[in-house]
Amino acid sequence: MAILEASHLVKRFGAVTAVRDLSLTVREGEVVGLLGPNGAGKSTTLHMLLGLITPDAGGIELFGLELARHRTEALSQVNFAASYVDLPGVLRVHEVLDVFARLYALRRPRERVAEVIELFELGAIARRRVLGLSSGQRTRVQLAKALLNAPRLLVLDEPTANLDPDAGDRIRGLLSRLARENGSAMLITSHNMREVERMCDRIHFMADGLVVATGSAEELAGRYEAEDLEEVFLKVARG
Ligand SMILES: Nc1ncnc2c1ncn2[C@@H]1O[C@H](COP(=O)(O)OP(=O)(O)OP(=O)(O)O)[C@@H](O)[C@H]1O
Repeated sequence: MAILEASHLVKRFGAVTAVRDLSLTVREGEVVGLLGPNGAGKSTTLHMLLGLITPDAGGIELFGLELARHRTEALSQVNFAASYVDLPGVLRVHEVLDVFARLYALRRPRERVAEVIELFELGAIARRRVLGLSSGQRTRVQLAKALLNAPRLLVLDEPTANLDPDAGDRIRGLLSRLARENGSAMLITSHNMREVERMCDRIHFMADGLVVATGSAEELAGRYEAEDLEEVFLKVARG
């Protein structure tokens, strides 16, 4: 079943067409990568899929519901994390999670907050203010917040940007485990090709506002006669 179906999306910012005629799907339980060079239109695409900005043309269906007409219901089953979205710095980690648990109107907010604190090993920093956390710790808090409502679709914009290799590796392992155990679908942007090879079942390659290639890392490597995804990326990006 398609968790997400976007068809023929267009988004312009003045004279710039950031996304032109973009279609993509994410199926149940799938981890899908959205790749492409800087300025290809990845973040703009994610922001349309999350209802943060409105497409100039095209349609978005989440769980079979048209986003434009069933916004609240569709988005209640989605969550998002990105390194560029700040958390309220003066709050303590557990307070941030409490606030979001209530915003999401969870039925058992306290229990769920305790669960994600354990899942992301946040116990030792739960009483610390967000302001003083390292970027790796902040990423874990961001992801814990994004998992609070047990989303059927988790959208991650460069989830491991700013992380050292060890922290990045731990987060990738945790996300892969979550996808396997919970069956939640994920849509991920990343500039780390090894990360995408490791995590993603399928990849949509974007260039200049369009999806120019779709397939698994192996399929794409075969199609582009490339050693690996890094080489595919260079071939796609350089036309
Ligand atoms: N709010 C905006 N106003 C004007 N132009 C914008 C806006 N948002 C994005 N753009 C432009 O749209 C194009 C696509 O940007 P977008 O951020 O979606 O690319 P991206 O693929 O996410 O890039 P990166 O890999 O650098 O994050 C770029 O040319 C960008 O300058």
